[in-house]
Amino acid sequence: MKKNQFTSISTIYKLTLELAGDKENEFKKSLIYFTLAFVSQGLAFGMFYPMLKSMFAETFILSNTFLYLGVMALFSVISFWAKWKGHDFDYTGNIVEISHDIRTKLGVALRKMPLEKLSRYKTGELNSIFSSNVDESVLHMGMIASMFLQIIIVPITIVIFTFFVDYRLALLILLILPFAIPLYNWKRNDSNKEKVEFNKANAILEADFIEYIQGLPVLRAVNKVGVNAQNLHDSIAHVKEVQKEGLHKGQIPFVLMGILIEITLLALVFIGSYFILDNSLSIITLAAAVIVVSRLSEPLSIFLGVVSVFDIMDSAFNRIKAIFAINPLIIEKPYQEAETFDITFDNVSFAYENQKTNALKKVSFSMPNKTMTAIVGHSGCGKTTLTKMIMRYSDPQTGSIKIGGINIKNMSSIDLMKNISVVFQDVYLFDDTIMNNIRMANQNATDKEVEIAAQSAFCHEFISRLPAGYNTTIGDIGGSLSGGEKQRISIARAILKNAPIVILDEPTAALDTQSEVAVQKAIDKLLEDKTVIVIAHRLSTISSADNILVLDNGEVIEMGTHNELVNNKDKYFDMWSAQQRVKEWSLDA
Ligand SMILES: Nc1ncnc2c1ncn2[C@@H]1O[C@H](COP(=O)(O)OP(=O)(O)OP(=O)(O)O)[C@@H](O)[C@H]1O
Repeated sequence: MKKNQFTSISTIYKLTLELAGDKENEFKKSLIYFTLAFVSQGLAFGMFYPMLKSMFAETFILSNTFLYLGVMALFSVISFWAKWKGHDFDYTGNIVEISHDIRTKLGVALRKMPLEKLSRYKTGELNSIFSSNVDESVLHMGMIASMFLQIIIVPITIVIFTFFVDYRLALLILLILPFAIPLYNWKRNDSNKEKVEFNKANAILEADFIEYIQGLPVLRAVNKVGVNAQNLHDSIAHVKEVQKEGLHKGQIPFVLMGILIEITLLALVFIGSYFILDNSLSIITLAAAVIVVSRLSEPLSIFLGVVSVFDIMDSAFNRIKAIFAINPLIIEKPYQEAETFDITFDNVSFAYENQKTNALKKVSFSMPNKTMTAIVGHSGCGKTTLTKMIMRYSDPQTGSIKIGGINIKNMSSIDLMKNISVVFQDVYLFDDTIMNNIRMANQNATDKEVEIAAQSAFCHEFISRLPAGYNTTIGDIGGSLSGGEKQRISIARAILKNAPIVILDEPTAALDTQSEVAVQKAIDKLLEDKTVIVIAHRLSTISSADNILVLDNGEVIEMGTHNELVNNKDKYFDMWSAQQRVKEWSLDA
């Protein structure tokens, strides 16, 4: 939508219909009721002219006055009834269902969103879209429709009525009312910017808050609680500034709109008096016109209020639509499933979005079924990126990745991921029982099968010592599990999943020697008969790998077995020698 322009009824109509989705027909019905309500309201105001005229006629006829009063009352009753029916849309649960539908669709969109795109959103940002932005988009949709119809229909009906009574007064109103439009545009310009700014500021605040809470233990440990809270302080202060500025700027058009209504009335009285002196207008008609025009103050003040509501909805819905607009990765035809589990990278180049340099450059290699390939290289050379590509984190810009001879683009995400187990350095355990945390790898597994997997991962013993054994919840004891224990639970998951391909992101790197031995035993069990790809920092852990890839700035610069690479006396040999020297120094010390 273009900024700085009058938000037309069609813009608001389109936005609300888009939001209504399946409830479009119910929503249109409520609009018809509102139209009827405001036409009736305008007609009821218009009845002031004949009613006052009959009251002050030379020959006063009570029945005539009552007739006009009765018609006025009838229009008012119709207006109240139609408004009531119009608001049915809000009160019969439609709004709740629309919010629910949007949240469900957001859930589906997130599930299908390429992980690369997902990783661009901060948790707090997504949280604010799921909760507040959905409410802000939907909760006011009934109200905005009725407000907008009111500000359009009531003044139009009043002007038409006034034309029949005295066209000069109607022209006068018509001359002054359009001044409301620049005020509206002014308010809209500021309001739109403010709402977009506010939503952004709010999302940053939520993200910073979540990050601060998550990082609090680390910050406390390094005694930097106050220093690192600076981001949070800044985002809280920014929200305050945006709100303050919005309130300040928003006030001026409101004050001017009040002045405009006063000017209309004064002009009416001034010019009307001139017509009375001229004998071309009766005092009664002018009095009726003043009463009727003073009734315009309500729709005119709503006129500006509607801007803020519309901008809240518009800005919130745009943030939701941005998520809907992200295309899921396409599964290309023919859909296929892998039957063997060798992996081939053929000339794969990949750059992260908005990055100038490629994280992977023309990477080609093959991993035969049930072999182990290790990836080594300095920090940032592309090791994690390479493993993420096997899970179709994103599609490479060039080249292809195949499992069992089938391009992973031809596999559904479920078919692809059922073949892959991943063990990361950072283990995420859900706030559920240990039993369920392991079982999530295979929902059909029995308790016994979970236990067997836990035994194979060498974690049965410590789980049995917990207060409720396998039924202990992570929330209760999460903090008391050691890194090695958490790691073994994640390996038990992988063992239970029993996928033919295993990706390991050096899970023992952060562990002490005792935990490392236990985790290594668990890993050996997990890797039996699997195609394994392992990221390794300590070369001693992968010297038995069938193939070792040495990456440098996204390129494979060496490839071979440990012995071959050592004999090559190149980059791998340098890394190996450096690590050997460090080992010797530590033994000497
Ligand atoms: N989500 C991302 N967006 C943009 N660039 C990224 C993203 N993730 C990684 N990179 C960049 O891609 C390059 C390769 O990163 P990658 O994480 O694959 O390296 P790595 O070898 O696994 O590093 P480490 O050993 O430190 O984990 C780096 O330059 C990194 O900054």
